[in-house]
Amino acid sequence: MADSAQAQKLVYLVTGGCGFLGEHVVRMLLQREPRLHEIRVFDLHLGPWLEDLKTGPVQVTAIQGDVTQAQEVTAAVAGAHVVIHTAGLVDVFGRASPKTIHEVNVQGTQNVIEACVQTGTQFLVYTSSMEVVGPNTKGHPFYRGNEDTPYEAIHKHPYPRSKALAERLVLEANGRKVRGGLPLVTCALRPTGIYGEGHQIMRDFYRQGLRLGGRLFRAVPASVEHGRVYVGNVAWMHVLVAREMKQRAALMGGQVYFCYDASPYKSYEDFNMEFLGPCGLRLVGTRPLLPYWLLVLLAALNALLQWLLRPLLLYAPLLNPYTLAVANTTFTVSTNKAQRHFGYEPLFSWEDSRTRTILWVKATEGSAQ
Ligand SMILES: NC(=O)C1=CN([C@@H]2O[C@H](COP(=O)(O)OP(=O)(O)OC[C@H]3O[C@@H](n4cnc5c(N)ncnc54)[C@H](O)[C@@H]3O)[C@@H](O)[C@H]2O)C=CC1
Ligand SMILES: C[C@H](CCCC(C)(C)O)[C@H]1CC[C@H]2[C@@H]3[C@H](O)CC4=CC(=O)CC[C@]4(C)[C@H]3CC[C@]12C
Repeated sequence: MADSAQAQKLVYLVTGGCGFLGEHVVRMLLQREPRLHEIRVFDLHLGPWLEDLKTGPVQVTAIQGDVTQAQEVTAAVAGAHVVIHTAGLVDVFGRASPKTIHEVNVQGTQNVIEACVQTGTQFLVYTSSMEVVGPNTKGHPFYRGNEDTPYEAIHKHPYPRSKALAERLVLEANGRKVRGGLPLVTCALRPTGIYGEGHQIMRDFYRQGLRLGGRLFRAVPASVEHGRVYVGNVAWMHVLVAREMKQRAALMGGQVYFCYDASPYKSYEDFNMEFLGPCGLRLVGTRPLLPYWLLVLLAALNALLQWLLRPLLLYAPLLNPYTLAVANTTFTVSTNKAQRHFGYEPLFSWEDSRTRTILWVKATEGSAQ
């Protein structure tokens, strides 16, 4: 990418560029990639905020498209130097069918790879997930693990299964010859639970707390650690990988990197309280209010209701057997692979990440205080 003719004229494509993470990647590229000439934002649903970006020096091209449609993907990829593929169906609540999840996450990713090969795009960054590793269905803890930590990954749920398959496709495509004969260079980034401005589930918890008179009820023991990473740092990692992967293709090609920063190790609920607490919510109970067996029963009941009601309506509560298992199993990472391979340091400190997220939660609905 440092070729003199192309040095100032990079074209990036961000699939899923209007999603929670995708929007941060787009904005980060505009702020932190000085060689950017054009950024193509490809998404099923385009956000109105894109219009405001079109007045800047970088050409922002909005493309309404579907990753499951190979010809739409190929048209969007043609002429791009780098593809950052964040588009995906993030569904662990049973809103979409397993078939649709597979089509978007696996076939969509295959379409992106083939488009790179056909059109001669050499660099592909894929947003994978911690979920390709675990937690597994046996509830084994993954405690401060890294990219090389052995772990029995067992995927039964459609979402992690699709992410694992897609990640494998991306990694196996590394080294394939693209049009023109150069090798494709691919990397996969595995965020843990992402939080920050635009995080829908955080908003849902906040609204739920407001409805319950400013209270949330502890469901998960405080001792279960759940890995979290700030969206701005995840976006920054994507930008850095894209920037560095040409110079360090031999080292980085075909590699996976967990996304990490200085966010503290806490349970899912205690971590959320770092933001929801200052917005006036209180987490009731030092231990889970309901015994685990009862939660398992309620989760199973929700799954049954979802199945029974499906012909009539979509019933997709936060609690189901899968989300309960994920929230109840320790999964945290401790690694410096991204720092060693491409010089990553978090752009946002924990204090910044926390403050930004609190301000966003407060701005969404007004505070409960
Ligand atoms: N939210 C999280 O905690 C984590 C997310 N990830 C991954 O990060 C990526 C982004 O996730 P989020 O931003 O959280 O989700 P999101 O749902 O906010 O964003 C996904 C975007 O992809 C778009 N999209 C969905 N289907 C599409 C299709 N067929 N064609 C084109 N665009 C399509 C959506 O319209 C949306 O804008 C996903 O690949 C997800 O698997 C990984 C780890 C954690
Ligand atoms: C919704 C869950 C919390 C509610 C649990 C209850 C009902 C017992 O209070 C969330 C707990 C953990 C979350 C997942 C985790 O952060 C890892 C993820 C990675 C992804 O790639 C996509 C999102 C997710 C699966 C995330 C989804 C929500 C939780 C299950």
